[in-house]
Amino acid sequence: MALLEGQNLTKKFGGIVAINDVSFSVERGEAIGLIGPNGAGKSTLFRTVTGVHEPTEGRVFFDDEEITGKAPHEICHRGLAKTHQIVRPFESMTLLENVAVGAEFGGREFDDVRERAREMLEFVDLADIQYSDPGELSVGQLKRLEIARVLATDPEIVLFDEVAGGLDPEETEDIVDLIGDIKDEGKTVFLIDHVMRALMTVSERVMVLNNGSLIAEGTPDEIQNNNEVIEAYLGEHANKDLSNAVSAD
Ligand SMILES: Nc1ncnc2c1ncn2[C@@H]1O[C@H](COP(=O)(O)OP(=O)(O)OP(=O)(O)O)[C@@H](O)[C@H]1O
Repeated sequence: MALLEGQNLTKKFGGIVAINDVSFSVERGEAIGLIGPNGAGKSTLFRTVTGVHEPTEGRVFFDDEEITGKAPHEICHRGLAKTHQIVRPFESMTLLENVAVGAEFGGREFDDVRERAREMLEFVDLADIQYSDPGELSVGQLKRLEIARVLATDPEIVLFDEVAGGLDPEETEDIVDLIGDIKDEGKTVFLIDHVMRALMTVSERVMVLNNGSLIAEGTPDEIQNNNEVIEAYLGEHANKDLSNAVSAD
C-alpha cells in the first residue's frame, strides 16, 4: 500500500471549492512534485493532508492508517511533516534551540534532543553557526533552518511547500541538492514549487492541479509536453508556454 494516500478529497471554503474530488497516492521512497497555477489548490491539499484543514469530503491514509481529521501535531508525531512557505523561527532562540524545539515537537523519543538538533544542523550545513540568532540568516539559510526543524521531528515523509521560493540560483541549487540528500537518506519527498526547474529536477513523478482538480500525472517529461497542462499555464502566463515558464525560473 502507498505510504500516503488521499481518497476523493474535497475542501470547500464557503462557496469556493479549493480542491475538488482529488485522489492521489505517494509510494514509500518516492519524490513527487505538485504543480498548478496560482490558486489551483496546492497549499490547501497539503494543509488538508497535514490536518490543518479537515476535508469537506474524502479521506486521508498514512502508513496504512486513516488520519482524516486528526490534529496536526498528531499527524507530525506519526511521521508526516511539512515545511512552511513562510519561515517563522523563534527569534529569541539560537538556531540550535529552534531545531531542538522541532525535535521535541515531533514527539519521537531521542536520548538527547540537543544532539539530535546538532546533527540536523550539520545535515543542512548550518552547524558552524548553531549559536547564531535566526535574524542573522539569509533567505537561503532560513529555508535550510526550516528543513532542519522539520527533519528533527524524524519524519518518514516531508512535504515541502515552496521551499525554493525567493532563492537566488545558487541557493536554489543548494536546496535541490539538499532535497536529493534527504531522499537518499530514505525519506519520501512531496513538494510544491513554482520554481519549475527545481521541482522537475527533484521529482520522479509530477501531479498537476488546476481549479482544484487533478488534471494530469506523469514523469517530468510527460508533464512538460502535456497539452492540458500547457493550456492551464497559458491561462496564467498569457504569452508563455510551460517550457518558457520552466526556463524562466
Ligand atoms: N483559509 C481559506 N479561506 C478561504 N479561501 C481559501 C483559504 N485557503 C485557500 N483559499 C482559496 O482556495 C483556493 C486555492 O488556494 P490555495 O492557496 O490552496 O492555492 P495554491 O495552488 O496553493 O496557490 P498559490 O500557488 O498561489 O500558493 C483559492 O481560491 C484561495 O483563495
